[in-house]
Amino acid sequence: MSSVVSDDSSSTNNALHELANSTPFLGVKLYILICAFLLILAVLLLLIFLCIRRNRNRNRTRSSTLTTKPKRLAKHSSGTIPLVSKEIVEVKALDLDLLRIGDGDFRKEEDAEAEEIGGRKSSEESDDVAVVEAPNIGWGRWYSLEELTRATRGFADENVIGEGGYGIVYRGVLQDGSVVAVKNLLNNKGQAEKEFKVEVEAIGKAKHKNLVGLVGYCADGAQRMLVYEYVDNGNLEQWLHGEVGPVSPLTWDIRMKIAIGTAKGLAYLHEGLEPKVVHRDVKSSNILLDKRWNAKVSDFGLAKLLGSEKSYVSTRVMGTFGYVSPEYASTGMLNEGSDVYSFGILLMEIITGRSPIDYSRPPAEMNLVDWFKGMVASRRGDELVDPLIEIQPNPRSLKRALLVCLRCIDMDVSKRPKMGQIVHMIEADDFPFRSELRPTREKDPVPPRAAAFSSKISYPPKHVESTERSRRR
Ligand SMILES: Nc1ncnc2c1ncn2[C@@H]1O[C@H](COP(=O)(O)OP(=O)(O)OP(=O)(O)O)[C@@H](O)[C@H]1O
Repeated sequence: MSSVVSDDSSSTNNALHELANSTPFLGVKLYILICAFLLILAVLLLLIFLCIRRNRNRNRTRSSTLTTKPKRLAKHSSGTIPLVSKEIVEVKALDLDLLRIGDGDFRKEEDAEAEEIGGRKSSEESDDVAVVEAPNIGWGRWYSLEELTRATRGFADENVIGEGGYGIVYRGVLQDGSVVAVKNLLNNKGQAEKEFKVEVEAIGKAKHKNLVGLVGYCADGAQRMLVYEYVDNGNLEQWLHGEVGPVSPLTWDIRMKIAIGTAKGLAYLHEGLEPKVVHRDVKSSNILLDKRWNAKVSDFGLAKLLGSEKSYVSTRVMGTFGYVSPEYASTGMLNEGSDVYSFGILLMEIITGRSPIDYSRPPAEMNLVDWFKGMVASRRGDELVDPLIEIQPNPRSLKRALLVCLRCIDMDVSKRPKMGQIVHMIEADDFPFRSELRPTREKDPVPPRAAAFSSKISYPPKHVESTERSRRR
């Protein structure tokens, strides 16, 4: 027994001795090496544990951002520094799904429109929706209400640029000195939210020199504001129909430059984006001009998105009296061809200086389309030119423009040219206009297409609401 005890104690002594021995590793004692190894292992395990915990937390935050961000925005838009970065980063796949307007979203929009007709939600309900949807924006900059209040000097009257159906537009100067236009959307029973969402979805990420750039937004409680690049030379309507004296500053060449710029902006919406954007409210007051007469298409509040798999979307008829295409007015079926029609009317307006509907004129001239076609048919195209244009256009250029007008308003929407083609048609020098403009028979003064048009359409389409009325309803 005692020999067993003495064996045990001697082996323990041996082990301790071994531990106390120096190792070949820098002469460090074995027990120190073991302790160091255990310490490193413990530290590694701790690090792995911390990493796992951090990742788990990050995932949790990411998935909750989609629903909590709106509240954050609303909370911090009172002017304090936002928790989230003001620069909204590139849209991630998840956000894109939420932004994309495909079939489902169209249905959602149509439902929303049906709701509007059948009885609107209370504004409180709409605001709730807004809180969930506003932050699914994947572009631009978020502005606090305080920032925009400062920029517009408290939304002062002297900074008002204009007022549309959806709100008042102010000129503002941001802290960095950049000039912007701030549209303060009327909180008209959820309409502000709708316009806000539509504009943001339609042009938030679109960038083109002939589209007014949307640089950011503000969402504070029920308040919605859109911040645009400032365009410093008024709108086309003011230049065409305002008091400009006996000679219009808009020469023929300037007018064609404006027409081409507008066509390029619309071509980008129709042909350069997926889903394509149908503007739905192409008209002279929505064409802004800079000091060099560059045209910038604005006001996307009525825009609709159209996926490539769809040839049209059916929707409630909206737009502005005189510009809405007949097929859309009568069926509610909308595609980019409707914008082409409106562009045709706009081009007529640019050429003639006349409004699409002008009740102050003799009955035969009240309707621009009818008067225009009659004049072309009777070969009096040169009399169509705005008398305020001092230097007459060269006949080739005029004929080209007249032909583009007629083609844009073709009754058959599929025969209307695409906006991209229109750009080339107006620009091209060798456009084959002669034979197409000439009436086919002497006896028949109205070109076949024009004749078909005038026999089928009655203007104004009775059930088309004017923008102002329909928007403010
Ligand atoms: N980015 C901008 N820069 C300069 N002026 C602007 C800008 N955006 C709008 N405006 C001016 O503000 C006015 C109101 O614009 P808004 O788009 O709200 O309405 P509208 O197009 O005139 O009318 P509606 O919306 O009823 O069709 C316009 O006359 C336009 O000249």
